[in-house]
Amino acid sequence: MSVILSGKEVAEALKESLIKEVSELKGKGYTPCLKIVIVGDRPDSVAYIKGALKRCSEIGIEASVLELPGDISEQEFIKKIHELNNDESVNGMLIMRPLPSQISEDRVKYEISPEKDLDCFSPINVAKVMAGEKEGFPPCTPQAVIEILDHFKIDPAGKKVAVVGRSMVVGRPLAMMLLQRNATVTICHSKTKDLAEETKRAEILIAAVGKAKMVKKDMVGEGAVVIDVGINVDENGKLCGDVDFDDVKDKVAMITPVPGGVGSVTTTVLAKHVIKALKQQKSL
Ligand SMILES: NC(=O)C1=CN([C@@H]2O[C@H](COP(=O)(O)OP(=O)(O)OC[C@H]3O[C@@H](n4cnc5c(N)ncnc54)[C@H](OP(=O)(O)O)[C@@H]3O)[C@@H](O)[C@H]2O)C=CC1
Ligand SMILES: Nc1nc(=O)c2c([nH]1)NC[C@@H]1CN(c3ccc(C(=O)N[C@@H](CCC(=O)O)C(=O)O)cc3)C=[N+]21
Repeated sequence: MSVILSGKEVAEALKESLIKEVSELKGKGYTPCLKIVIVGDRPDSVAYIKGALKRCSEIGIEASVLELPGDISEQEFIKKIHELNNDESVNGMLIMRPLPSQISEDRVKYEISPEKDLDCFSPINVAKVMAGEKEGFPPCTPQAVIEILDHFKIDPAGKKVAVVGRSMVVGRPLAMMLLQRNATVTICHSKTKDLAEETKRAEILIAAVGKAKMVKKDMVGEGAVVIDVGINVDENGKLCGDVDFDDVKDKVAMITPVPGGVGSVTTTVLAKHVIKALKQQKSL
């Protein structure tokens, strides 16, 4: 049986330090404020928002949701983003993705103010992640993976790391962040030939695919560290990852569970980013 890397444990430790920071800020008359923007009602976004609101309230962050109709025009949507950019009381925004098809992410990503962009939507923040700069906002989920590795003292430097998935929310920025930490990174995707061969070689395997229990025993190396980013629903309606936990658990050295893994850290990182944004905006 492998070691379970509990995201809950990481989230709790992080939460304690954030609670302290917020109470210090409140003592100085500042309350961090988050606005979540959702267009329509995608169930994965709704699930995330529920967790994020709960986490923010536990930490003392003011958080609310701007719900926009699923058929809102791109122009109207941009107007709302500009309003939030100019709203002094809002320190940070999370725009739920994907946006509906009438709104082009490639056009609207330029509209959010980079100082308020907590989940790396703005190309300015993407560039900062690429360059390995510290003061931007990397996306919350990849940052949650880094927090887990740091907490359990797993240093990716010099290691062979495979990231399966190349989305702009998870796989691609995560690969850059691991490269910044001196890992040797292989990025795999749906066109990768012989995926199992690539993933088996990895000392650290990260799955961010969105396919329930896709990673099986024959795809992991003996003694590997497995980080499962996936949040899926299995045939019984239960939350599960991209990795078949029961199948691989006796072959790998360490593994994150789902639920209770990366997902539980993501919302805490979001809260951390709200605080960071307030501090940068007020030069605290
Ligand atoms: N834990 C958390 O807090 C969060 C979890 N998630 C979860 O992480 C997972 C990934 O999310 P996201 O990145 O947004 O998903 P996307 O659907 O945007 O990207 C999926 C990636 O996986 C690749 N892929 C799909 N099928 C295969 C396959 N058979 N073999 C190899 N690669 C494949 C795709 O390749 P290609 O580019 O070629 O299409 C793509 O790059 C989901 O389960 C999502 O729910 C997401 C955000 C936060
Ligand atoms: N800009 C943007 N960034 C995202 O990160 C993003 C997004 N849009 N759109 C939707 C997807 C999906 N996603 C989820 C994260 C956590 C849970 C989740 O269930 N979290 C549980 C914990 C789950 C666990 O314990 O593993 C919780 O927070 O309590 C679900 C879904 C984020 N996404």
